[in-house]
Amino acid sequence: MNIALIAHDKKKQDMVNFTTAYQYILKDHDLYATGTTGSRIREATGLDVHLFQSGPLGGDQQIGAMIANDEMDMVIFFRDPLTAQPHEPDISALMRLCDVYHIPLATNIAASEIFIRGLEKGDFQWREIVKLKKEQEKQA
Ligand SMILES: O=C(CO)COP(=O)(O)O
Repeated sequence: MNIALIAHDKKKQDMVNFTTAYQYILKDHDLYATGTTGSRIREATGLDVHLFQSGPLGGDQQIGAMIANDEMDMVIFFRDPLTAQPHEPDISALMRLCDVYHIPLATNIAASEIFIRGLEKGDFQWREIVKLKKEQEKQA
């Protein structure tokens, strides 16, 4: 599964703690992150994370592009609801695309805990079926 990991500045330590705690699950997946979040995760856990641009420089949009291509299976986004972000439109666009493409999106640590446990149990296998079906449709 392709998983996006994103955290606003005040939530980055939470993301480091989260990915450290669950690296035994995350290591079996392909991880993508906005620049600064991804660097922090790499540094703390040694996980292999593909880094996009930093969020304010287009990272949210790059993840959005993967969603639009149906290449992202889950988005874990620790948002900071108490701080204004200069790239708020990009953040809204990313969340909107998750809704357009029915991509599981967790926007806080409490929901993310449930996602990650579901991931461990195979609750998101349906994404593989969706992708396989799309692939078959393309070839037909
Ligand atoms: O701003 C972000 C998401 O909207 C996160 O970007 P960084 O991981 O580069 O800080």
